[in-house]
Amino acid sequence: MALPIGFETAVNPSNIDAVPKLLSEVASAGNALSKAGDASLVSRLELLAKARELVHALETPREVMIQHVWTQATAWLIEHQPSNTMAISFGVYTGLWSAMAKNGDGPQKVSDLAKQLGMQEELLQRMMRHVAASGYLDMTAPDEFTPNNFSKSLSMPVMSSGYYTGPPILNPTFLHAHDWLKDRGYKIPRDKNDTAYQIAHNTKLHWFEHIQSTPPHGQNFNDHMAGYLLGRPSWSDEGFYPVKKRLVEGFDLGNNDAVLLVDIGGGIGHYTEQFRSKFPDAPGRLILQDLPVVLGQVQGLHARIERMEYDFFTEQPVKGARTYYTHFILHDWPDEDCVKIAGRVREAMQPSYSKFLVHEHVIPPVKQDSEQTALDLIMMTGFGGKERSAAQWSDLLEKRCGLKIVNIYTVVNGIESVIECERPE
Ligand SMILES: C[S@@+](CC[C@H](N)C(=O)[O-])C[C@H]1O[C@@H](n2cnc3c(N)ncnc32)[C@H](O)[C@@H]1O
Repeated sequence: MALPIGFETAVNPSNIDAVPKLLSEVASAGNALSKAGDASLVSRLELLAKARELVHALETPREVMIQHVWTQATAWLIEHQPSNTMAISFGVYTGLWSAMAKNGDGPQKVSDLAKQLGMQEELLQRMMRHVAASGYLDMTAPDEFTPNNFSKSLSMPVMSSGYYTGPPILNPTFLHAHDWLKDRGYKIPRDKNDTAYQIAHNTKLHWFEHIQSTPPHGQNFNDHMAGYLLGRPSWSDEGFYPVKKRLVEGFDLGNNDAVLLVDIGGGIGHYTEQFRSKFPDAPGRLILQDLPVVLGQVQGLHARIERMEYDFFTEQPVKGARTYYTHFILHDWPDEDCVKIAGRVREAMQPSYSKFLVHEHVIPPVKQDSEQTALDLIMMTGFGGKERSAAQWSDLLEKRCGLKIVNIYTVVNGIESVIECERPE
């Protein structure tokens, strides 16, 4: 089904045109506060409101979505989900944002929308005014709202899936993390099958097994991973990881079956496709590996990308590939499991030829990014996994797995790095 809007709506600042005016309004409000004195409540609140408007105008809808479903929830969710996330989720689950996007860019009355959605008007009005009061929708007149880039972006599954993943899957885990940690003497989980997730969802299954066995959570999670990726620099971009120099040059052209890239646990293929589209002429086979249930959810993947069902705890069937690549795999697992997964890659690698690219956050010692730290807590409470520092990666990959880290490529703080590993012998 064609979407009424494109992805660019989700990855560009919500209202960049408003920024110059907002900056001068922030400056005037700042001057007013200086004149009135720091204790002036009215002046301070006026400045705060303008500063928030400026932030909302500068943020991209994708950044807001991750803030809601990861960062805010991991930072302060104790007894209830943030009320603005509840109201936004309400709009997602009832089809409100999609209906508004289809209706067009003009002002829309609550009474008309209530009729369109077959819903009580007062319920809709109270939800919508809270979303607007929180800065995520524009109120243009009493009981009349105009879609903005954020609300329009929520009509796309890659964006709305965050609200199908955060509130029902992640948030119950955060709530139960407190009791889980207390019961275990405030120690981090080390067993992937004994985390707050299992308590929250009343299951003995691992996170991945459980979401895949409770549709449509599995599909929503895949879509959410695509939403996370939106607008972020690709590891294969010029100036990030030198694909031509490190992978294409020196590739085994003499063998028709030679494999250029194996994307292990590649989900529905977002990163394999990114690589293929940036290097369409690079020689060699491209293989996407994941569990059968996930590969069954793949849609519209380029014909050149081979799908291979594979459990990464078992022997890697593709031997001597030029590149073994994982994105957001090792962070999902406790160290002991990572040693097994990376060990399977190491066994298959050809020394002096194969590379293992671990595409993960490398947590800096200071000035961590809140998306990294939110994800770290998501990993801790749901998986027994973690986001790792350079020293922790070295300990895991070099000391425990016998690999050699050749280089760590980082394009900017907050974006996952590429840790290039080789097998020494
Ligand atoms: C966090 S997702 C990352 C997906 C993809 N690499 C991305 O970044 O979008 C982790 C992936 O690992 C896969 N996975 C989990 N257990 C696996 C296993 N034992 N063997 C292969 N894949 C597995 C999941 O199905 C899921 O697609």
